Amino acid sequence: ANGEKRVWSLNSFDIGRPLGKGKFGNVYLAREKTSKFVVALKVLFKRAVKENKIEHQVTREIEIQCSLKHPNILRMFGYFHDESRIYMILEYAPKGAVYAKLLSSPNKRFSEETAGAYIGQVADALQYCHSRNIIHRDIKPENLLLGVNEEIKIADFGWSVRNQSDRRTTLCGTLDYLSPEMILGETYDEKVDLWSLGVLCFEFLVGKPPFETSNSNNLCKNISEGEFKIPPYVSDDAKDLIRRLLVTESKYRIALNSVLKHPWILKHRAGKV
Ligand SMILES: CS(=O)(=O)NCc1cccc(-c2cn3c(Cl)cnc3c(Nc3ccc(N4CCOCC4)cc3)n2)c1
Repeated sequence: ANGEKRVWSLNSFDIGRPLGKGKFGNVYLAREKTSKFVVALKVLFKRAVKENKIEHQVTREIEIQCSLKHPNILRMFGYFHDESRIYMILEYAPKGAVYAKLLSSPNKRFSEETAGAYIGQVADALQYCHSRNIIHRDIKPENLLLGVNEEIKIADFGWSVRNQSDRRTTLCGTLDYLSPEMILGETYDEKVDLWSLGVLCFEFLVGKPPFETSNSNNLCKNISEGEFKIPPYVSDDAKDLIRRLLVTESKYRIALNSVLKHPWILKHRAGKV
């Protein structure tokens, strides 16, 4: 009512099926009892948060995601906690996780049309974040969901930060998406998201990330040297954009507003104006 912050609790919701399992807790379908509004409820166990020393990450994820309002960023409507768990009230993404769709696609890769539309939407959302001095830092298929019209919803701002900062917490999960400057532990800025956008574009079109190798120390070497090969079936326009994003020297990476005007993106933008 009249905009003051509502105080939520678990009995405000009917809890539905689990949507997916996360590292620190699960995500459930839920419906707010009075409005019948369907949401996703992300539940984190306080013990797991403490044990992994990610309290600051969780508070930052909540603070940042509650403040962002963009069609390609998953909304967070609020949060609450009880003695053992933290609950995040999130927008429900009815078409599931992008990585699941990627795995179930023919040859485990997207068409140029699908990939182009998705990359354009991620670039739009990143431009919005960067204009608010927010770096996502963890753009990868696992953190992308799909809305009712198959539009991209960037989720999981657990790794996002406000403007420049050095990374304190050890990274978990895949290193495939890490930029050279992050791998080398140097200071970095929002251009790390441009590198990840390049890795994402490659993985959407090829079905695997560009620097993937069998053993991991080669992975870091390949990333810092920026050595990758793009298969011949990828269009010249897409190759051009990938090459302008996967530039090891961050200051030479193509800027987001140029990405949004790139021929390959313009060709596949839904509802070209
Ligand atoms: C392989 S998978 O896609 O089934 N599950 C992977 C997975 C892991 C962690 C979190 C989620 C997740 C989080 N969500 C948030 Cl946060 C909001 N909406 C969703 C959200 N929505 C969602 C919507 C539909 C489906 N279906 C669609 C029909 O086919 C089966 C999956 C799954 C998740 N999912 C999904």
